[in-house]
Amino acid sequence: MIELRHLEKRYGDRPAVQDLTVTFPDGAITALLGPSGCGKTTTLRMINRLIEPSSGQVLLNGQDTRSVKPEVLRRGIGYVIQQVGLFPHLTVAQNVATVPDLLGQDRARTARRVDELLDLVGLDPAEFRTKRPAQLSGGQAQRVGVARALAADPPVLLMDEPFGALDPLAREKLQDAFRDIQRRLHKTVVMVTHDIDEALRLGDYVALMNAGRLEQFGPPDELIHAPASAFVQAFLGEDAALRQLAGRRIAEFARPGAAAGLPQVNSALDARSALSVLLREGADALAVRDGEQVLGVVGWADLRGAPRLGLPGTERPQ
Ligand SMILES: Nc1ncnc2c1ncn2[C@@H]1O[C@H](COP(=O)(O)OP(=O)(O)OP(=O)(O)O)[C@@H](O)[C@H]1O
Repeated sequence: MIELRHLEKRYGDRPAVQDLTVTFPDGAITALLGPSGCGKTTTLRMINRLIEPSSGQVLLNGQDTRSVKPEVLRRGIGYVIQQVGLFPHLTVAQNVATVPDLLGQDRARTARRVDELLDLVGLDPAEFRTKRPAQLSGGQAQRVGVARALAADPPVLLMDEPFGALDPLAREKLQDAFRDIQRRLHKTVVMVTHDIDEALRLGDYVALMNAGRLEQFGPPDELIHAPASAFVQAFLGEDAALRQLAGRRIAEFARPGAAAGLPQVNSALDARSALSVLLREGADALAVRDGEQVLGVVGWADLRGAPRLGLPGTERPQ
């Protein structure tokens, strides 16, 4: 758990972050969202002490981070940035192994771990292990960056616009891959983004900032359906609810129910397309199917609320 208490950063007498009090829950992705210059990156970097706060506290599992040496602190905190920062003269495997090597971990174990991680981020180890960063596409390099940040198995992962430099298709693929990774690893993730769709798609929680201050913290549907201010409402936009649906699989909304006679949709379909099917068919509900098996049903009301996540593989952390 990462607790920020009255956190402030001033440059001269200009505040970049002001009186920020918020808790980022364990095992969940919190998207730090807001317009350019609102203090997102400054906030993120105060967590791993790349930037020292002017005042206030950062508590990591209850411990004030000021009482921990920055280099020790950072061993427990993975960090992924937009321009990956891979070492050009090292191979992919050596890049991923940077931190385990620094920590003097057993070589054979590290080599196995590198392969596991490459696999996890969707890169075939046999093909990519020996490549150099210059031989990778932007998306592949970003995957290596994520693998590297996970190499020391840190409980906390800070990500600053991790998918920002990618074209939309590559970004979406990597977002999906990251969501799948997180389902298995349950890291405590804080991810800076100015992309509303990305925040709604990946965030279990969204912390929306404006001019150095927190406007609202909560699950995406809370910000959408109960905006705390006119700013939140305006920032997310009128079609935020629809856009959130576009980033979610319909399986996440399914609940047990009688499926006989209902139009059927595939569980991998995005929820917005499923809504179109509901409209087109003039039905009250849909049956969500995975192959031959019916997973559950989804009605109008289900799509208005938060994903139910009652089905295996779609849990959201508490
Ligand atoms: N080293 C610095 N010296 C002076 N001002 C700074 C410094 N770093 C950041 N700022 C200012 O602090 C404010 C917050 O910057 P920050 O980078 O945290 O914003 P951001 O929300 O991450 O923006 P973006 O989305 O554009 O990256 C901005 O007004 C910025 O100009």
